[in-house]
Amino acid sequence: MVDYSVNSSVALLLVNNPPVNALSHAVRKGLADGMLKATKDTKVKAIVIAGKGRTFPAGADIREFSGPGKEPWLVPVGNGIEASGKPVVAAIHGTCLGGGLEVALFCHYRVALKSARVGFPEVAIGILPGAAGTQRLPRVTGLPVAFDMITSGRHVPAEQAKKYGIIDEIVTGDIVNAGIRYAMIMVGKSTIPRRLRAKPVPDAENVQKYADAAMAHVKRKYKGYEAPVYCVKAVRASAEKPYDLGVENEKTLFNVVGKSGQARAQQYAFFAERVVGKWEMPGGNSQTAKPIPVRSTAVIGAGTMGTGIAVCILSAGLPCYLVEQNQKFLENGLKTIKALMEGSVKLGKISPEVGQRAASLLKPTMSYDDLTGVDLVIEAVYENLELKKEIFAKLDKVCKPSTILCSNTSSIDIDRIAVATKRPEKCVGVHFFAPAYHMKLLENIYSTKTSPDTAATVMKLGKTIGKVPILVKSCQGFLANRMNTPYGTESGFLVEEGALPWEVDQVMEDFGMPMGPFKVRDLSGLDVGSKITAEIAKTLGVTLTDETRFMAGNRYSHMNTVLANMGRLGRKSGKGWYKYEKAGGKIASIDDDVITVLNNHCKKLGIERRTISSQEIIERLMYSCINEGFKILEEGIAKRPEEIDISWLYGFTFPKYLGGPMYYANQVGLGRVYDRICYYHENFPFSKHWVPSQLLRRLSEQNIPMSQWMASPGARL
Ligand SMILES: CCCCCC/C=C/CC(=O)SCCNC(=O)CCNC(=O)[C@H](O)C(C)(C)COP(=O)(O)OP(=O)(O)OC[C@H]1O[C@@H](n2cnc3c(N)ncnc32)[C@H](O)[C@@H]1OP(=O)(O)O
Repeated sequence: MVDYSVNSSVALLLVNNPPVNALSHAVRKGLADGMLKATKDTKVKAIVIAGKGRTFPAGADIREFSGPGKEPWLVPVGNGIEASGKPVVAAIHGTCLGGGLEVALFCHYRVALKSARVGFPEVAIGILPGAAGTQRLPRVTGLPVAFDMITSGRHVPAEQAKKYGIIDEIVTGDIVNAGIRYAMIMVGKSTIPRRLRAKPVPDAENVQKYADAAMAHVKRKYKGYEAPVYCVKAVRASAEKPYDLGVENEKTLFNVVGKSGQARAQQYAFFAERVVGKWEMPGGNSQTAKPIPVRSTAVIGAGTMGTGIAVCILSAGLPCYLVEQNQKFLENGLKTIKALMEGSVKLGKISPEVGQRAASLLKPTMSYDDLTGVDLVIEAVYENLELKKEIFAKLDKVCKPSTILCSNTSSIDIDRIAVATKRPEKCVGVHFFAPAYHMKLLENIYSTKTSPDTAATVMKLGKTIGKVPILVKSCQGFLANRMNTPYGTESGFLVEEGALPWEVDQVMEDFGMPMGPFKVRDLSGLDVGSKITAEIAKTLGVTLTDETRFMAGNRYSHMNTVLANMGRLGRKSGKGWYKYEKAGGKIASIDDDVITVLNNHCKKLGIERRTISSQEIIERLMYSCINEGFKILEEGIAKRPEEIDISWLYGFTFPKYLGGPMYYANQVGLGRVYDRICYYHENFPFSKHWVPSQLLRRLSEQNIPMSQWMASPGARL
């Protein structure tokens, strides 16, 4: 796990634990043994620690967090490195993260390739740096940078890390040779002044000010998450306690937060994100399928979705045609893209160079004939089957035979679009979430005809443009919207039965959702929901009135439309489920008029309003969706619960500290969830989303926890 060699007078400890050289027990032992050997060998005058393959150690082995762990721990190993009288150089390439950065900070010197990145991403998996990182980083960078790096988990590019003082020199060429060259220069120099434990934390007297600011920031930005709070406490101690006590304090905090349910859930989410990259579909999988190279793209439609998708593509440095039917729409689209790209540069999401390059990569056109040579086209017009088919037929005629044709749709069966072409195997769904330039989920949908190579291409493209792609089978609503539908429906029923919209929102925000369902409705516009309902009613041949309570035998709530018909369209009109400070305002306040409308609505329908508990609100919103999630698994729409959880984490901003709805169901206990679903089914027989899933019934009756069923090692942590 750690290859030891001596090169003239320099000992090389080369960590060899692919793929990311995680600091497993064997690696820690290898480092300790290597240090001992190098210290004893009188021919050795300096030591280099580096990583074989793609990276310097990228952190502790997260899989080991589930077990009791085995000595040697990283702190004593690091102490051995620091105490060495022979200079020790960390030669960094790839990603030097977490425990890896801690090892580097125990070394006396750190050199790195320009392409390397360093960071403490522990906070993202619900923990804090546990091997003195919270005590050593502030001694190098000062408190403000340390608070920022450790609470955000961001990866810092080598050149920036040099400015912070983390890296001593940027080197070029082979990293091991560069490290050895640097070590030879340091031979004979005393290591004492380079030992971080003895350094004071700069500006320690202002710790109160920095720590208060950091705490206020994390409580606002990472509401509900425990780890950032623990990170602040640990870093703060670096300025308030002597080094050894600071390390002890860090260990105590690490042990508390590391054993929390949040940490386990976040580590599950980490692995789940990797699991969904290993997809499977009839006829192929991620190992066997071959993505076609995508060097040029086109987006059809310069509306909200089309422009958002174009921004993702351009930000990744790919050329993109933007197609619209007339000059005015095209110009509006270009203006939107320009503004979004400028915004991304301002927010530091992309570099100014990438922002500038985008202008030359973007090719506006009104002619499909320009698309003959593109590798992949994304149609992003509004949800209308006939229009989509018309566009696909045109594309099929003009594009080269290998071009992949994608539809950005949230619900239309891909088979029904692909019939318009002679290349159904190259047709695929790519469901972006609004705003497309921001939301990380990309739900890719295969039809009965889509080839595995086509699926592989859109899965790869998703990663290229910075999304978390999942692959699911086509069905009405696909995975994400189909599963999410009961969430909206049940929230509507709850207010009809007695809850107030702000009560439902508060319960769900306390649960962990960034915004309650009624604030979301106000944001998207009540007219949008109302139009969708009207469409469904039309298809079903139902005439909607204020008294309508059922559609095709299913319970239905008309309240949203009642408000929309009063001109209460949400934020844009200044009134919706809430009232706002002005049309287009963002500050929601309780509106007594809504209570009056609700009471009148219920009176008219003969509904007796009752008090509804927070528990019932959570159960009805979450369990109804979880039940649908099990049906989605049963039908093979998603292969594994991980696809479902990832879709909620990145499509609906479900809190990572709960892992996702399926992981959450497992934590609650499948038996309990099933029993409550049966209870609600009995009480609400006219909602088909309460018909219990057979898969859930089986798992619950046989007492099989879902963790046995999940592919992610994190599920068993
Ligand atoms: C009990 C010991 C006490 C120690 C006390 C010290 C405590 C230290 C705390 C830590 O160090 S926690 C870990 C901190 N590091 C991280 O969180 C980094 C996590 N990894 C990543 O962010 C990325 O993997 C990467 C390193 C940036 C590489 O990204 P890339 O996209 O290139 O590859 P991936 O597909 O993500 O990963 C490849 C492969 O490796 C597995 N993996 C990655 N990191 C770890 C890890 N830290 N532990 C275990 N496994 C890891 C990942 O799951 C993939 O596996 P697969 O089987 O191929 O899917």
